[in-house]
Amino acid sequence: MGLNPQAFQIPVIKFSKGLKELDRGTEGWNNLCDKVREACENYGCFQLMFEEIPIQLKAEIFSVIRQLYGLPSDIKQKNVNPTRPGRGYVGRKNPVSPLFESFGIENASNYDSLKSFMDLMWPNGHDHFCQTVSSMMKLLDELSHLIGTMILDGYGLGEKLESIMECETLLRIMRYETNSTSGESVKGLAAHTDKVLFTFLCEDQVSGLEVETKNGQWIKLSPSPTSFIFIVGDLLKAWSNCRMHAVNHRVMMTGDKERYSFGVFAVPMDASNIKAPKELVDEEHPQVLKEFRYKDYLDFTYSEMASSIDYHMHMLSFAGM
Ligand SMILES: O=C(O)CCC(=O)C(=O)O
Ligand SMILES: [Fe+2]
Repeated sequence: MGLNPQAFQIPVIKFSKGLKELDRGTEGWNNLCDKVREACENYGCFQLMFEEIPIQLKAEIFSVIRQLYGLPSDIKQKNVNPTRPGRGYVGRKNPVSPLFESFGIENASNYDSLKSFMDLMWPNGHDHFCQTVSSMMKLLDELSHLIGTMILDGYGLGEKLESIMECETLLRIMRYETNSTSGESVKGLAAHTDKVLFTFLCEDQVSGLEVETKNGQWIKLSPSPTSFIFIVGDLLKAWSNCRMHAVNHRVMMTGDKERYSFGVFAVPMDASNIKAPKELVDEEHPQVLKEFRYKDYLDFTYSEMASSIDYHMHMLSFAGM
């Protein structure tokens, strides 16, 4: 039986320091760890509310994002990433996603990276840009650490492992033009899974993000203004011995308003080896993937060989037992 898209929603998880649920080892904490693990296994995503992130900060970040998109095209194009072009400025040139435009800032938790980006975009300076983005990155770093710990505790591994894997933060700032007429839906960003550990997504008022359920139904998300969407990426799926679900997602545009969003991606270090901890392999869950290096996987996904394989099968083709 199909799901009723109106009735179906992804889990909503609230992180509230005031409720002591964030005190590790308490009953509240353990319940929250279970909720996070189950959401990642069953849906590959959840809507999260983190009260520490003020709504004004969100408004400010989208205000500087609008200023960024207001810059002339020749300035925008200075945001180049020679090794990974998709992590620099992407103009609306891609025939697959002609409405999509994005900037990328690697290692965005580091103030100097933000400053280098700012120097390119605003040669006369724009400290407010750096300060605003940096404040958001600090809070999301805290949240990443918290959720990483919850996933470890959710599998009873918290005593054994310090973290899932070492990551850097990639910030991607996105804008979607719209050419939707009379309420029809047009593609903003093609369906994909994220080739990272996990992602936080945040949008500004205009919705459009959709996720695919395990039984193939596309669900339109309407996150509340204070929430973020947490997305399980390919590498968290691999680390968890495929117990977690790397959710397929896309952006569909309706209406006449452009959409702004940003994504904060936990990107493993190029040399990281991805391997499920032995505790996650047992009779019921035989080992699915061989150990592999993150950079080799990423290179594979860009290779000619991969272009002939459905992207859902990339991980299995590359590292399947
Ligand atoms: O704009 C969004 O909400 C989604 C962006 C996304 O999925 C991505 O950049 O990987
Ligand atoms: Fe994505």
